[in-house]
Amino acid sequence: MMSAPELLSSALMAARRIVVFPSSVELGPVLAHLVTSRAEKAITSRGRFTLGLSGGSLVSMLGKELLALPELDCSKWVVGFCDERLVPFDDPESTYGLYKSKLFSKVNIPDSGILTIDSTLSVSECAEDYTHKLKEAFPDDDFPVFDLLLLGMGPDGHTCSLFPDHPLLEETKKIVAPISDSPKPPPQRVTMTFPVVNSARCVAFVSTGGSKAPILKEVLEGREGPAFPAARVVPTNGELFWLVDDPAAASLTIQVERPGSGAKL
Ligand SMILES: O=C1O[C@H](COP(=O)(O)O)[C@@H](O)[C@H](O)[C@H]1O
Repeated sequence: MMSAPELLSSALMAARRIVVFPSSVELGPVLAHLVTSRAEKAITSRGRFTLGLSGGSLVSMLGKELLALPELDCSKWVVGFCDERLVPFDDPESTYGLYKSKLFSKVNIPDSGILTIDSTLSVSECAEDYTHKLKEAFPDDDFPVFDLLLLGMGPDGHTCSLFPDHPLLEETKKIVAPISDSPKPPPQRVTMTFPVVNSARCVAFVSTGGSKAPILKEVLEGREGPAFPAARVVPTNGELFWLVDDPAAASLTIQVERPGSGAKL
């Protein structure tokens, strides 16, 4: 018979879908469909679609795949950022700057629908300012409930700007936190906290490339001791997807889904 923690863990695993594609070529369109299908559902139910974006490798893939859709209407989208690096918008490390050039400037998201993180402020003021913007955008929620959060994972298992063994992993009250000692440059960042990430209606990790294989195995198949940040993403009432390619999934031994072409999630 399974113990209570084992039962809980197996229930959580059941809610998690690990979907493996041969490469980003097949993964990309399914990601775009996940975004538009959750957008349609959210707009039908609540009149708007709230999307949280991550930086890194996701930016180019998302820009390319969304722009390839024939009739993308983002007029009812509200877009926030899962984290941001405190650098000028024209710095190649700026997540906002990259999305602006690769996506925002080419689609019809209203300016008022982009919850920009003001990187000209000090890191603590910046976190306060973004907290204020999120509270205004989600007045009814203790922790903002995004319709969809798109996350990446670094080779150390970090997600958002939540890094292994950092005190921010234990944050339970703030919705946004400043970080001044990020082990991955640039050192100053702001990040959503786990209570926000785990409040989302749907969370999708996108992880591609062989460099992610060792950490993906650790995160998805478990290890003794404190869980990696990415492994702590377990939405309380939401869906959790891991969209990965074959090189990233190379070391996995757990059961995964391998959808055929034209798959929809
Ligand atoms: O620093 C960051 O890294 C993670 C992972 O990026 P990836 O390039 O390895 O996919 C990203 O999700 C996060 O937004 C970013 O600030």
